[in-house]
Amino acid sequence: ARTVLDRRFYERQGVLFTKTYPFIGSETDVSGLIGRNRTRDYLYLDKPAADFVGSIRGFDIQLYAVNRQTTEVLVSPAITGKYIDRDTPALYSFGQLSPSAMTFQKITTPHFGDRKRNLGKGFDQERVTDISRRRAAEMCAALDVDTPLDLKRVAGDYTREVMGEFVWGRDAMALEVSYKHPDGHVSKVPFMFALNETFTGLRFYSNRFWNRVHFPIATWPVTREARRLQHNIRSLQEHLATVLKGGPGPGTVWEQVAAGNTKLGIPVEITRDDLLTASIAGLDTVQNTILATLWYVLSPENLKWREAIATSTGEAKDEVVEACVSESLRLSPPGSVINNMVVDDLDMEVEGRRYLLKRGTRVMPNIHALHADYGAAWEPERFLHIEKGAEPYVMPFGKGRRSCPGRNLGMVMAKNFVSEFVTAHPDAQIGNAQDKDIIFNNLSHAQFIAVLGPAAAQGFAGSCPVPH
Ligand code: HEM
Repeated sequence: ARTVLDRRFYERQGVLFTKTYPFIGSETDVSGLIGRNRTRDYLYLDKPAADFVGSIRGFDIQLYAVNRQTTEVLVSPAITGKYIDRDTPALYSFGQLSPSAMTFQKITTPHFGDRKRNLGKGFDQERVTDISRRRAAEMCAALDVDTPLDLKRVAGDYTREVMGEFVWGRDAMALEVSYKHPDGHVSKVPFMFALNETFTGLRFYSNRFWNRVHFPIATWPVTREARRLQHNIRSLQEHLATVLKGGPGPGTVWEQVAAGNTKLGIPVEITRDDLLTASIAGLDTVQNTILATLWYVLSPENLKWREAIATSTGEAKDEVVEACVSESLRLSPPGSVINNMVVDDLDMEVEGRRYLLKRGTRVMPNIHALHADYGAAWEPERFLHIEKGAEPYVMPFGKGRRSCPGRNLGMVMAKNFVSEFVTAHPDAQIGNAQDKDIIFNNLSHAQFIAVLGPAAAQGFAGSCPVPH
């Protein structure tokens, strides 16, 4: 009843709602999108001009800001952290791994700013550049040119190894933990592998229909998969409790964050959770950024961009690759739903139009809607040689006080892999171009088969070897 009344309350203020059903809200339509590798925020797309589009998520009203003016109000420092703050269903998903990590906490949580700063201090740009450049070069040189390549797996291995070494150091990332595999058997596997698999597993599990209708169901041990995930969460947390008693590797994010947090008397569980978040936040996001960019760059119609990357050097190369990655982040932002909630009744104004947002309403900028203003064509030139102030209005990393502290790291990692791959394999072809719904984001099942070497030069006529 509250949901229905709230919906009427917002409709009277001019908010347009997507189709919703009693009890299950908009989830039927969301399922249709997910089947086509799109995320829930595509729901707004056919709506006429508006400041907000509404939908029902769980038992809450969720309002999407779908234009720049409304977004600017929501992310302004006067509002973020005071009237609107983090309250995310992700807490029932991968948040089970690190519930006290900053990404699930409100800005008003004690030491929030200190923790974000300490993490920022650990994010040494030069170090991540060295690690990612070395690993990208090694991996791209070792790729098998005789058989079609599962690029999703390669990009996943790359991001996991780079993030593992960067956050924990080589020794700690290679330590083994007990891990329950999908077939139920338990064995010892490297820590970063168990972490990556559990993180991705939790995200996909929480995205099942009923877990989207009532988020806490995702944490109930009612299915074999839920029990397996819980087992692995416990195992990872116990492992880290022991690891954190030891000494951090020199130069690691672990060293910086532990030193800064300890000085402020921040409990070790919080340090553990912030480090866990730092280890996983750049896995699927960077993997999908790489896949989206390479898909566009290797598409035959974008040959000039592939040639520009392969033949340029130094700063010019960096600029071209950066433009290609930025444009791919515009069209395929990996995580496009920022989950915030109104924490105190908010009376706001967008160009003279007044809205009263009630406490408990979910509200967020719709990254896709903002990015879609620039059209559906992949055109990296829009990010090349732009004058200050004329940049496209994009926000794949969020905006304002809650925005992504790993933005530069993510860009460096993605750019180094794309650059290395295209330079080492300028003739690479896409092997599964005939597949439907190829869109890469954190919840996509799309595959990417690449063909290198002589088979690529002859044109690839085989079918996709990876089961869909
Ligand atoms: C291409 C890669 C990445 C993308 C697209 C991305 C995107 C995002 C987005 C959209 C948010 C939410 C921002 C908001 O609420 O306004 C976020 C938050 C966050 N990201 Fe990233 N991210 C990426 C890489 C990384 C990396 C590499 C790290 C760390 C190593 C990282 C750490 C975080 C953290 C800790 C937060 C939470 C910040 C807060 O709650 O205040 N991200 N990211």
